[in-house]
Amino acid sequence: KSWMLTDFELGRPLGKGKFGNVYLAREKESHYVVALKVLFKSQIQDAEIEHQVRREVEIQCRLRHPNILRMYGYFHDEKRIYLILEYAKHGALYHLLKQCKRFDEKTAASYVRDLAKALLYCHSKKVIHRDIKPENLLIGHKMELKMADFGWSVHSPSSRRMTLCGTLDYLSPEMVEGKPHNYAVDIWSLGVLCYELLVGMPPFDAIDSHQTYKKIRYVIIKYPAFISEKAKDLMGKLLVVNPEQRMPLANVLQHPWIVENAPEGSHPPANNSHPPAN
Ligand SMILES: O=C(Cc1cc(-c2ccc3c(-c4nc5ccccc5[nH]4)n[nH]c3c2)n[nH]1)Nc1cccc(F)c1
Repeated sequence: KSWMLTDFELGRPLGKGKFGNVYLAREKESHYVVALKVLFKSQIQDAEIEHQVRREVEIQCRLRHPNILRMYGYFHDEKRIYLILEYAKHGALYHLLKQCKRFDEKTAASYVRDLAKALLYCHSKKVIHRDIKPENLLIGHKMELKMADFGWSVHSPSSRRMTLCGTLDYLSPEMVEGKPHNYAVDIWSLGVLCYELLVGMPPFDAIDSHQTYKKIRYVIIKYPAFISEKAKDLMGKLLVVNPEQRMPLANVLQHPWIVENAPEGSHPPANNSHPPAN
């Protein structure tokens, strides 16, 4: 089936990106609700990222996993490329986190479990470095996490400290040192995400990027008193400088902190936005 713009009724913008915006849309025949991402060919050509967009489309169309945002298809007219993406009812994890400052252990563990599953699937398909950070993680109607690869697009308003290539907070030591990176960078980023969900800010946050670099390279982390021993144990096994020594994703799913806080099939309640009691 080849789609065209008139097959859809457009709704409100869901996010404004660098290369185009994402709109709520409904397919006229089935009334199926999607997120329609509009990319401008001129901007893609000027930025010489046609190959990247093509690669993204090929990868996204091949990936089928409950914790990875689906791409149903794409089409184009003379000025724009349209991506038909899955609509995530609760939006970006970044906004949910900002709303409630930090998550309780069960909520955080549920999102870490979902992301570990998505990454395990990506790695099995030889897909790495899916640019993990709360801005790129969406939440579906069952409060399940869905990884979307925004790659180059910046979602406004993003008050994140942006360097020229985006926030450094999630980069692994080997990446900040410009060394070749492999799938183990995703395991590092999983550790960074776990910390940010529990504390409300990333572990290597600093006043400027040089300080952040240093903290990343020497893994300088402070765990607040309210972080449990088991959570610290897991993060300590993910945030390891040597990529080979990071805990394999399969082991993450068996870690006591995950097993005890995010048993199979459990998801956060939809209205959950209350920080822990203390
Ligand atoms: O750009 C993206 C990923 C992407 C996903 C999205 C995106 C943004 C927002 C949403 C939403 C959504 N739901 C919301 C609910 C409340 C508030 C905001 C919401 N946004 N659902 N699905 C989305 C999808 N933007 N960009 N992939 C991409 C880019 C180029 C080529 C390619 F093959 C893929």
